[in-house]
Amino acid sequence: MSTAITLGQFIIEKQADFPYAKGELSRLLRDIAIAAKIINREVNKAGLMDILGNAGSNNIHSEPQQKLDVFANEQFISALKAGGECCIVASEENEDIIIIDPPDRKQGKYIVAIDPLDGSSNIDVNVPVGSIFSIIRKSNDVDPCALSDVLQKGHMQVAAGYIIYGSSTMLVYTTGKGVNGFTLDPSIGEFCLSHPDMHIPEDGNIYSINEGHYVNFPKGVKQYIKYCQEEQHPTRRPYISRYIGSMVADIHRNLIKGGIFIYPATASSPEGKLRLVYECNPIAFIIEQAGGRASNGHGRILDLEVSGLHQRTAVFIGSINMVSQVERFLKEAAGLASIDN
Ligand SMILES: O=P(O)(O)OC[C@H]1O[C@](O)(COP(=O)(O)O)[C@@H](O)[C@@H]1O
Ligand SMILES: [Mg+2]
Ligand SMILES: [Mg+2]
Repeated sequence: MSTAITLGQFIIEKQADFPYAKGELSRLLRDIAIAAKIINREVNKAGLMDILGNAGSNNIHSEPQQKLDVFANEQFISALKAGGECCIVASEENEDIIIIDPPDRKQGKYIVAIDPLDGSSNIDVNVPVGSIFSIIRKSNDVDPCALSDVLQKGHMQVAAGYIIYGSSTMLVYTTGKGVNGFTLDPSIGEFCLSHPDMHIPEDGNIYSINEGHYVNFPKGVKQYIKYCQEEQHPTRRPYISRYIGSMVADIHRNLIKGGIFIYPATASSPEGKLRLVYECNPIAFIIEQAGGRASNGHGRILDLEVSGLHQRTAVFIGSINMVSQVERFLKEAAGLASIDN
C-alpha cells in the first residue's frame, strides 16, 4: 500500500503557491485525472474489449479515428463538463471548440485543449500511448467564450501535462513552478508522487526522429542526423536513435534520460505534422519548466502566434544543448551562421 503523496493532496498543498487561487484550477486538474483513470482502465485491457481498431470515421485531419481516440475524447469532455471549471474544450478530435455553459451554475473560466489519445498508430500493437492537456485562462471575464480565447500564445498557459499509458501509467504536469510526475497505484486507484521536481539533463545522446521521412527533411535536419551518426564528440558518444512513434512516450523517455525529439517540416507536410495548441505548446511548457528547450527550429514554440485551432508546427524539443545545436545546423543550412561546434 503506497504512502506517497497523492495527486489530490499535492495539488491542494501547491495551491498555496498561488495566493489568489480559489481551487478552480485544482478541481480542473482533478477532473482531468478522473478521465485519465477511466481511459487507463480501458487501455490496460484493450485486447479484451471491443475497443481496438478503427472507429470507422475520420477526424478533421482526415486521419482514421481509432475507437480509443473517440472513447478518450468522450471521457475528457464528460469529466470537464461534470466538473464545471472549464468553459471551452478544444480537442484534436473535434473540428470546432466545444463551449460548456451549464444552465445551473456560473460558467468556468478555464480553456482546456486536449489530445485525448496520442500515438494512435500504436494503440493496436500495445506500445505506450498518451493523452496531452493544456490549460489557459479565458482572456477576459466580460466577453462570451469564443475561439479567440483558445488562440492565445503558449506562454499564456497556466498548466499543462500529459498522461502516459505504459508499463505503468503516469501523469506529469506543471503549473509553471517546476514539473512533477505521479504514478497510478492501481491498488488504491490514486496517482501518487513518484518523480518530484523533474529535470531534463542539459545534454544527452538520444535522438528521436522518424528517419523514414529522411528524403523529405530540411537540409539542416539531414546534417544533424549525419552529425549524430558520424561526427566524433568526446562526451556524447555514441548517439542512440530511439523512436516510439508516440510523442508522449518519446518525450517522457527524453525528459528522464536526456535527448531530443524532432518532427520537422517535410516536403509532404511543410507546416510539420504535430499540432501547436494541444500537442506542442503543452509539451513545450513542460520541457521548458524541466530546464529544456522547445523550438520550431528558429524560435521558441511558446512565443509562436496561434492562428488556428489545428495549426501545425515543426518541433525540436529536449535537452537544451542538443536543441541549440540543431538550431545552429538549421541556421547554417540557411546560410545564416557557421557551425562552431
Ligand atoms: O508516424 P509518424 O509520422 O512518425 O508520426 C508519429 C507522431 O504522430 C503522432 O502519433 C500524432 O499524434 P496523434 O496520435 O495524437 O494523432 C505523435 O504521437 C507521434 O509523435
Ligand atoms: Mg498526438
Ligand atoms: Mg491524438
